[in-house]
Amino acid sequence: MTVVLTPYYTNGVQKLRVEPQAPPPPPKGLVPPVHNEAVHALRCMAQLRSKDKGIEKYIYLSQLKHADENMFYRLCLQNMAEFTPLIYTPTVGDACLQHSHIFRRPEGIYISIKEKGKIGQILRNWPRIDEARISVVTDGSRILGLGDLGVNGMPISIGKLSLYVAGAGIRPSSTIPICLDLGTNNEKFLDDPLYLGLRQKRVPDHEMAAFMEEFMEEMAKHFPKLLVQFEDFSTENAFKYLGAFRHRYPVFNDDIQGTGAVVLSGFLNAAKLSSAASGQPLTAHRILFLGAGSAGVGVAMQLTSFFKLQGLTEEQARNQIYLVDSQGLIYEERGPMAEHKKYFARRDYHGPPLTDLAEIVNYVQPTALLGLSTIKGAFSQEVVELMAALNPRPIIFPLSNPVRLSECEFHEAVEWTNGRVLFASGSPFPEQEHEGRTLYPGQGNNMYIFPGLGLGAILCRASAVMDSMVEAASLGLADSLTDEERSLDLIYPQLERIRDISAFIATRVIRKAQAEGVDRATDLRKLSDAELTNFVVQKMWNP
Ligand SMILES: NC(=O)C1=CN([C@@H]2O[C@H](COP(=O)(O)OP(=O)(O)OC[C@H]3O[C@@H](n4cnc5c(N)ncnc54)[C@H](OP(=O)(O)O)[C@@H]3O)[C@@H](O)[C@H]2O)C=CC1
Ligand SMILES: CC(=O)C(=O)O
Ligand SMILES: [Mg+2]
Repeated sequence: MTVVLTPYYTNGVQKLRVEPQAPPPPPKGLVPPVHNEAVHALRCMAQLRSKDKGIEKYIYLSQLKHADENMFYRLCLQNMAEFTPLIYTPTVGDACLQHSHIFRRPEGIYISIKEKGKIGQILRNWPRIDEARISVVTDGSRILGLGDLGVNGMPISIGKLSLYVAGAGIRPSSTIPICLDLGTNNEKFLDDPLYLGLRQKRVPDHEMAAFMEEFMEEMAKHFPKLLVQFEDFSTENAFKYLGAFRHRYPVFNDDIQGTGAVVLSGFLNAAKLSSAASGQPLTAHRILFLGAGSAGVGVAMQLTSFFKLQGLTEEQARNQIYLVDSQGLIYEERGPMAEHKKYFARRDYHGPPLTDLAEIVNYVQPTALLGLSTIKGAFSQEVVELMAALNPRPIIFPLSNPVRLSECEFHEAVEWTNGRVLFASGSPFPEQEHEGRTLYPGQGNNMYIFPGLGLGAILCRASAVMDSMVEAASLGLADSLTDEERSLDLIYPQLERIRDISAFIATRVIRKAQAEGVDRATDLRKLSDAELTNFVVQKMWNP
């Protein structure tokens, strides 16, 4: 797309706004004689499909997005199931690992600790300041399950924002991928001459805290209409900075809140099927988590508040949840533990440490087993068969990303439960044929939530992202299954419908923002539900 630079003034200072301009018709003879968009779309898909490695496809799509954004998003929307694993997990994991090697051109803002004291100057260099609405910010310290990747985390911000555009129709020019460079403890990268980030270890906590304060303050100053999504911060910092900023700025943490919402939604739909088979009420479900980090605890909190909504007391709700970390079952008498685990530490277990997952399953007798541990294969045949012996329809969600870190694979879960499993994974798996039936795996990934949640928060100009808004996104997603999807036992809707789903979620999020009084676009309050949905759909950008 070509652009024009239009002068404008802020506080008497002249600035330049970058505006898109329809390209002039190409001069005769400088394009082939037969060239039209529809055929070119076929050509692009053929070029994409001619590549056999995921990372090659990723590179091709990145260059297509740069060269012809409209074509990229048009094809993405038409081929969601094919594009998502390429621009997002699992391939984005490889793109992050190799970012410094496959880097072609900058995309987004890199801000390093060296810029402390002048972060505002860096932000002012962004060419589309007035249009900025959503930023995905990572410090690269826990990228998917791949650990500390430093500035190689940038593709995660880029990938999530591409899904905001494709999935919720946020204007591409309103998105800002940001990667903060606070050093890295990844020795391999520090020794790599091609590594794009600072060659230093991560800075101490107090330096990071001062940097984050300045960063958020300058973000709010320069981008007053911006919603910030924190992504893939290491566990402790994920909780710390969500807590520090969520009541001061419109910000949410995708790994804690987005994951909590998407898993609650899938759990609800799975639990209905499971309860129908077992005759147990929803509130009788016992949920065992392998992994008690930002995602595990985020999901556990979301489930607890759901159980409370169902009428359980806080104590009863918390009692339905069991967490396991690298030391085994988390219980109070185990000794000192990280702050974020304490709330869920079991008060009713007094024995020796329980570390073997099969033994823990035998003790807990869970109806649902959720994996957010990054431990490939942790749901062994023994564990899955135990779940199948305990439950007519066991709920098994191996949610770790990327796909090679999944706690088990779909075909294993199908085989070991004789096709009875209710399954969702973080990254996609292919469907399976079982005894003449096609079984479909769910993809329990926060990508179903953040586009709609973000769109709703942006459109009503929410001053904060409240828990009730996140919960509304989750329940909205659960309700968005069609009859046909339910008849196939799906627990998440088909990805091809992501735009409809996002509109549905955004509408519910706006209503909750209004109920909480955090909506600044108060004129939306007077719209009926139908008018509000219509407004949301009208606002979506289309390629
Ligand atoms: N599907 C989705 O939408 C999402 C998936 N994820 C995925 O979830 C995974 C975890 O993310 P996150 O919570 O942020 O990461 P964290 O690093 O915060 O947490 C990982 C947790 O796993 C535990 N763990 C590590 N090894 C073992 C082991 N051998 N046995 C049992 N537990 C173990 C850790 O224990 P300890 O505390 O003792 O170190 C920790 O509690 C990642 O793969 C990530 O990609 C994350 C967000 C969204
Ligand atoms: C999906 C996601 O946010 C993660 O794996 O970290
Ligand atoms: Mg994440």
